Amino acid sequence: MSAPAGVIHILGAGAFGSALATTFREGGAPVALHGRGAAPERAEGDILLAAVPAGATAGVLAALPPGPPVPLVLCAKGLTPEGLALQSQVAAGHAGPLAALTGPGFAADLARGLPTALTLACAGTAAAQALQRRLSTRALRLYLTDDIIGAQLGGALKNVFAIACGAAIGAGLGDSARAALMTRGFAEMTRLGTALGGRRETFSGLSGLGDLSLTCNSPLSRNFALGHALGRGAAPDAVTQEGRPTAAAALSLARRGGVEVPIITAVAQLLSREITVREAMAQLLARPLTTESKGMT
Ligand SMILES: NC(=O)C1=CN([C@@H]2O[C@H](COP(=O)(O)OP(=O)(O)OC[C@H]3O[C@@H](n4cnc5c(N)ncnc54)[C@H](O)[C@@H]3O)[C@@H](O)[C@H]2O)C=CC1
Ligand SMILES: O=C(CO)COP(=O)(O)O
Repeated sequence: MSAPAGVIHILGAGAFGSALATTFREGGAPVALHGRGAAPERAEGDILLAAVPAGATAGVLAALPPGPPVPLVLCAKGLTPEGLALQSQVAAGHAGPLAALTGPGFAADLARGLPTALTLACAGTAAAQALQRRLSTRALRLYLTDDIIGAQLGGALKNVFAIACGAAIGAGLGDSARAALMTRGFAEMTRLGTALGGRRETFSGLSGLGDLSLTCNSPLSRNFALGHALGRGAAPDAVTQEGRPTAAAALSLARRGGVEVPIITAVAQLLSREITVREAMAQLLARPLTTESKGMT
């Protein structure tokens, strides 16, 4: 007789944590969903998922009682500004295998059992394959990569470009402007992401281009919706999303590495009220003329 599968503990009972809980339960797995302040005991064979906003992950992990070194799957898509930019850096002290779950998937779609494909980024092959089997369901198909840095960067940086696209649409600048921002945003994501250690091909996958396409094109994206509200004249501090701290953190990482990131710069300036949406677009259009391929490197 095979040993019973352990419990999937989900830290964070918000939209994404709750949707994942529904998905895994429908797949037949034992799931425990933990709201704010909970500190679950773990047993051998369990899996931990962190599904709180990126800025809350460190505190949630620090509050865990000691336990066996079970795998930890990081689900937040964002960079934190304290120098520990990536979630895997925030969780570096975790004793068990570390993975990131990222890619195009709205909580609302998952919760309805709609077909979704995501990236599971994890370093060790055996641990990665075991997690892939445990967390895949009939509706949720997980693809593996060992590029944990690139996968996390794609998921975080797309938030910034979703804000840019939302702002362009909200301000009535048109679908052509959105396509330009998406494509040049993809170039920027690849340029900064590879400079920070991600692999180029990762950014063409679900965690990069896939999530960029989803969130830049859908009002269901909260980052797109934030941008849209800005484009229609709302104050930038009216709403906070993962994209706001991520834009600031990405800009400082890019400056440190000497990487050109004009769209991230414009979004950071927009969020800190230095420029308006129309000024941001004028600034981007006024950049020195160049070749398309140069921007991809
Ligand atoms: N909503 C979506 O469609 C998706 C969200 N994500 C990512 O999942 C993460 C969580 O997003 P959502 O669930 O949508 O957000 P949410 O706002 O719906 O839920 C966040 C949860 O974290 C808890 N929380 C917040 N601060 C906390 C703290 N300091 N300590 C303990 N708990 C805290 C809240 O009480 C809430 O239950 C984000 O990084 C987001 O980018 C990823 C994929 C899809
Ligand atoms: O990451 C998401 C879907 O893949 C959700 O995007 P938002 O955080 O912008 O809502």
